[in-house]
Amino acid sequence: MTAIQARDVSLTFPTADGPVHALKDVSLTIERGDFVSFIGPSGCGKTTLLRAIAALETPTGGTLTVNGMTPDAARKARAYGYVFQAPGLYPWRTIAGNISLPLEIMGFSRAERAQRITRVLDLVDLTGFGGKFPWQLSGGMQQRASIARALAFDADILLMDEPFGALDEIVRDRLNEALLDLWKKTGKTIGFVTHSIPEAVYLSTRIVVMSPRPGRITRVIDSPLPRDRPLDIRDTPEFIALAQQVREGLREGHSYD
Ligand SMILES: Nc1ncnc2c1ncn2[C@@H]1O[C@H](COP(=O)(O)OP(=O)(O)OP(=O)(O)O)[C@@H](O)[C@H]1O
Repeated sequence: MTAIQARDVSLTFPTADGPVHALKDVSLTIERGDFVSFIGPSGCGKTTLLRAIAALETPTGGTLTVNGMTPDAARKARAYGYVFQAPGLYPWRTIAGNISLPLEIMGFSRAERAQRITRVLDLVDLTGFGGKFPWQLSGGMQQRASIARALAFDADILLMDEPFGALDEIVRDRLNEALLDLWKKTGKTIGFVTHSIPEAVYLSTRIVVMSPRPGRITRVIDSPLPRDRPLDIRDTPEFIALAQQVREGLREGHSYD
């Protein structure tokens, strides 16, 4: 069962300095329930690919389907939730109010909204914080609230653009564990952009290594790690070997001149 399929997807931005080939001939299949990380140096097109899947950019070549539909149809069918790098919560709304906003726009009843808010706050371990304002929460809690907001649509795909990039390592470790837990509980398909090799290896069932100029996929690594992953799996030889493969993939695709 395929969640996302890209076939020879290219995306070129016209700029004043000439065309920028953000993506070139990207082909990839993401099955339902996969946790796929996109890793690569700055400018390799990770965000552009995620945005194209979310119909926020339009490819200039190739085909892209999400749940068998065009990205635009999938967006209208609310096939995915999207988590941005910054939490982007409205400071004048409570956490529950922030989660509620898109549901209000979508026309959910007050009772349905309340039920969804309770469920997603529980999923991200923020039960009891719905009445707080964003500025009363730590950065990690704010990012969990933004994940709750994306989960409230109850879409089976979650797209996450470097959601933990701005957080310190201890908070990030905890959120990585929480995200894996959430993924196992919900069975969602997750597309996750990161710069961190350990984060990609710890979280993913597949790791997509990308390289810039033009942005393309250089390696797709299927993880042999079990789905149950305590944090100390990072000290095992299997984990270290996988991290080494990712590092080699990054090195292959990168010229340092
Ligand atoms: N709207 C745009 N107009 C012109 N060029 C763009 C636009 N968006 C992205 N690009 C260019 O496309 C390339 C890919 O950008 P993208 O943001 O997808 O990379 P990335 O791998 O996510 O980088 P980072 O890790 O720094 O976020 C870059 O060269 C970038 O400058």
